[in-house]
Amino acid sequence: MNLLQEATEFITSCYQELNKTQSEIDDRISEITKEIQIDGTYQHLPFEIDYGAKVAWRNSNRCIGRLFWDQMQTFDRRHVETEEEIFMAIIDHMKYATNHGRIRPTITIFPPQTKKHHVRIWNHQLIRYAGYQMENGMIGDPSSIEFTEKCIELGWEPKYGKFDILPLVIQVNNNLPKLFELPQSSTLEVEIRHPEFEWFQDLELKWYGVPLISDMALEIGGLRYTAAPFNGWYMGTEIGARNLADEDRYNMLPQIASCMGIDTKSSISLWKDKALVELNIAVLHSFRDDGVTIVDHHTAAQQFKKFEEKESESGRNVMGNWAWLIPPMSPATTHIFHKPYKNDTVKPNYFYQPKPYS
Ligand code: HEM
Ligand SMILES: N/C(=N/c1cccc(CO[C@@H]2CCNC2)c1)c1cccs1
Repeated sequence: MNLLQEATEFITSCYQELNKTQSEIDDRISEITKEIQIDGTYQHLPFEIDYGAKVAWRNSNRCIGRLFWDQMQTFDRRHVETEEEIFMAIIDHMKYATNHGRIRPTITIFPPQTKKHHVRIWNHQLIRYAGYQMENGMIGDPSSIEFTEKCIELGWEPKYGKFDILPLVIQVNNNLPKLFELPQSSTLEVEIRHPEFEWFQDLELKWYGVPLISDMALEIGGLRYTAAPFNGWYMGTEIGARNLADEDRYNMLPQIASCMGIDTKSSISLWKDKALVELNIAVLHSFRDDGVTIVDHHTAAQQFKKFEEKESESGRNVMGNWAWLIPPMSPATTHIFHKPYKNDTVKPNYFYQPKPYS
């Protein structure tokens, strides 16, 4: 579909859902038609872009957190052009979203891609730990090794620590990207301890409180917002069952199992499962104890159930990606595991985009 067709489809569904009249739809579409004829593109009105960002979340088939799709704060930063202004807007977003631990789902929207404009944030997430490939092994987060090497190439000073927060890398048009260090005040972290095992804190594990995705493109009515960082809060398993558990991430299960005194030589002791449960208990306990919003995978699944019920009451089909929606821990203890989901792609939505660096 071309730009005008995408715009027409979006305005029609958006205005109908917002109970606007047919003449309002017709007037808006003829306005947009003129704009596209003159400029080759068009501009969303503030309420259109806010609605579009929320519905894009509602249409995210891989997301278990969609119950709250209509409760997100949208910061319209389409007037922001320079790397420095983008950096400042990102800091504002992080402070507002973090809110001392009472996390608020938030999105900041920078200018869309046009013939003249193209903004990219090179980071996968605004806060993430560096990874270093050394002669005798790896330090930090292995999934960050490639991006960390890019940052060093661009002049970043490596610290070779286990939890070094990476710089922001912001690119406007096809200029050289600019690097910015995040101030401590904008990067809340949680030290991981266990409610019963005193030794757990000696592992010196921590994680950042707010997940802020910065490499996906928000597509609304044919326009692509290639820099539109968004955050929610974490589901505990993301940290406890993947980031700190995967062998090609922080790979903590063997150490935790041996500290628990479990035989790790044979699988039949289910040592991995026992270590996994205690690591996830520790993550949930530490976030809650520090007053940082987090959801366990059982509560998240119940909330998703409520989302399904609300959507069918609104006459909409719920689309989902089953393999992503089931949690990586005890999946069959959730209703999601026991039912199929259609996985059609509906727009507006959030999409992967090509890596801005090679
Ligand atoms: C409010 C709390 C939220 C929770 C607990 C939550 C939870 C999750 C989880 C667990 C995943 C799977 C991630 C993975 O397996 O790596 C996910 C995916 C996703 N979420 Fe949510 N989410 C939340 C809010 C949001 C918001 C505010 C947006 C956007 C406005 C969003 C958009 C997405 C998208 C686009 C994906 C798929 C990412 C991909 O394909 O790589 N979510 N969510
Ligand atoms: N809890 C979250 N989890 C994620 C949501 C989207 C993407 C990701 C990270 O996805 C990576 C790519 C595939 N797994 C890791 C994590 C949120 C991040 C931003 C808003 S909610």
